[in-house]
Amino acid sequence: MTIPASASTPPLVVRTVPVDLADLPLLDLLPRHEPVSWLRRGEGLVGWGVAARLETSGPTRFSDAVKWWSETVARARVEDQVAEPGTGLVSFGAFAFADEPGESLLVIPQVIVGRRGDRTWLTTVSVEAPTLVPAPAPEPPVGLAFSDGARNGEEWMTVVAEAVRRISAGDLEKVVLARDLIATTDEPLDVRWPLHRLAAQYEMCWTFHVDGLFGATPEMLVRRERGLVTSRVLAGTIRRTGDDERDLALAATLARSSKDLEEHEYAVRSVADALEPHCSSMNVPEAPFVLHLPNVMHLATDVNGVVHDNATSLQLAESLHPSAAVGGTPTTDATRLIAEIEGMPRERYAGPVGWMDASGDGEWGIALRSATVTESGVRLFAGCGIVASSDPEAELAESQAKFVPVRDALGAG
Ligand SMILES: C=C(O[C@H]1C=CC=C(C(=O)O)[C@@H]1O)C(=O)O
Repeated sequence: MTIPASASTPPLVVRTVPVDLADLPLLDLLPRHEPVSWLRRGEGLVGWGVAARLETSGPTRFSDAVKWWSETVARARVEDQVAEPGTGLVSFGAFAFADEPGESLLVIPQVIVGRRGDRTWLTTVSVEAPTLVPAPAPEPPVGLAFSDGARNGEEWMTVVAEAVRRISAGDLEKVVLARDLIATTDEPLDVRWPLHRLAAQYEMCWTFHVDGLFGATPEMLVRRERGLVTSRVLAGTIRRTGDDERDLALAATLARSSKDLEEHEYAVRSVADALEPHCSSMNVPEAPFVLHLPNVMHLATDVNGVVHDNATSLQLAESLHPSAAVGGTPTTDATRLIAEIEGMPRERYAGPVGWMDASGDGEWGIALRSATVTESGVRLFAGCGIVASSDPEAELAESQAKFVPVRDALGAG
């Protein structure tokens, strides 16, 4: 359903008020029907219901969304008693990785509850304020079973080997190749089940759900807040063993690994180059730090800048997408190679997912450690950056480790 912001549709009536929910986790409020979420360490936004929605696709998907949003914002009647980033009119979005295939969307929920520090607020969009009480808890998936996606492990390794061959031949420098894994369930999945588990397990990540796309991403493509812009760039990975001492030694190995540092440098460069035209000053650290997650460790760099133009967070996300953390270097050669050899439609995997408010402030993560809800279950995704020195077997193991967050979150144990 697309509700255009035309003169004939009534303007949205938006009201944000402070609420006192004590320590009630925002996820506990989510009903089963039409939930959206963007949460990290208990803070962020949850919402439900649909006040308005735009669906779009193709090369103009970002500009279509930017236009629809500015028209919708211009016509809305807003009373905002909180005035923080994420209050007033807010939309959630998920964008396809490539021009095709895949639908992209912005959705404005009817009810949004947000939390930032010790402030909690309720936003209603053209509906009466609901009573905020915990929803019935979700049930685990029934009859969960996993099977290969478009390619099995062996086949995917041959694709990685082909990419290494092309890189060694000088066709390009880096490409990120992904694979999928299919989970089937006997009954439709209640997406709140994995969301609760991801939020509890992956506190460092942003736990999201928009229109059937869910996950816990460690990678912030762009956050814009009151003129400041931040991007958390990740590339370069090592699996954790579960033994703290060994993991510390592995973290040191990762920080010195020339293969991973090379892979990381491409990603940081692509982000810094894309942000530069929008920023009057920028800070790009010279060396990455190691981000520890429960399943893997990543080389990470936080790039910061001061925005000097009026680019909204979504326009910045468009400029940054696809970074070399999910595409490659040079971008056009890498995306062409992905389309040629990956053998799998990414749809919204590795695309921007997040939210934006009426001022254009917002947060857009990269939809990684993610999955999409299908009619019969779930499709999970994982990708790995390939450079000349990549080893297909090691990349396959890395992709398995990247499936772990969603795979485990689906389980009942
Ligand atoms: C493409 C993914 O991860 C990216 C982000 C961090 C580390 C990556 C890597 O080391 O290959 C990838 O660039 C994924 O999780 O599907």
